[in-house]
Amino acid sequence: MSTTTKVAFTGVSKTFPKKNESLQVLENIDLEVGEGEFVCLLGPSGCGKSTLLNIVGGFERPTTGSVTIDGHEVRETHPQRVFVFQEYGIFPWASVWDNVSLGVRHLPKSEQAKVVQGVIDLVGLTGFEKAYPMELSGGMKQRVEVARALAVTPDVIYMDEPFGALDSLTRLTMRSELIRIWKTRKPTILFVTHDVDEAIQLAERVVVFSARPGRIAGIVDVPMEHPRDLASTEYGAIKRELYDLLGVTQSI
Ligand SMILES: Nc1ncnc2c1ncn2[C@@H]1O[C@H](COP(=O)(O)OP(=O)(O)OP(=O)(O)O)[C@@H](O)[C@H]1O
Repeated sequence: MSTTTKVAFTGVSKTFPKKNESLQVLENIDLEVGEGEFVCLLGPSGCGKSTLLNIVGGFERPTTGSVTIDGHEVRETHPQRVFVFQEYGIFPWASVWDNVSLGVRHLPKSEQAKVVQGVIDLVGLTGFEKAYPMELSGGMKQRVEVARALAVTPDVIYMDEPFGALDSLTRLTMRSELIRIWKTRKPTILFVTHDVDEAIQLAERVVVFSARPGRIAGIVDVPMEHPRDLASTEYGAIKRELYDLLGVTQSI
């Protein structure tokens, strides 16, 4: 982890009201994320991963505890802290260029053009500026989504299973593309997944959550350089450690 703390969760718990009872989703989350760090949040379905992103993103308030970014408590959304979901977020009636430029319309035209072309080039969509989403593959649509997020020069990016709708080979390509982009821009990334391999391939640290109410079951470092060898002993050992923390058997 880098020495400067970017995001800090302190004693974060979240309970949703539910008819006559209540549903506790997160319990006492303490976590610090360094500036420019890539952290994966890994856990079973329903353990509160998306809720945690909604809290740090300013869409939900914690029931107890607090979240700070750069030392300031998060109370609302912020234009430079963006979410990337699955490809469904892009507008089908708008071209690649128009989808990507959505967040930078306030800039003067020439500056806007420079920013938009820069991120389109960065995500590998050069030449497709005028194309419409229906003309693009799933992976390309996801690149549009990433480009749109990058256009606002984000300092923190929240990614909620962004590659979940893609086939397994495209997912692998998108992961290595994301690493290339992250290394170029170095935003802080909080990436939610329930895919153990995805977490090991991407993260510098993997935060493992227990089943609901989500608690931190353990934090695992992935001290491997990119490109990572998926057949290495080190990769296998980290995978075993993560499965153990998740309480999942590895033989079927
Ligand atoms: N606004 C809300 N009101 C009430 N309950 C909610 C709300 N948001 C989430 N929940 C509940 O909180 C629990 C955790 O949901 P969340 O989406 O955070 O889990 P998750 O770990 O991201 O799951 P998945 O991996 O399946 O997306 C679920 O039981 C969900 O129904």
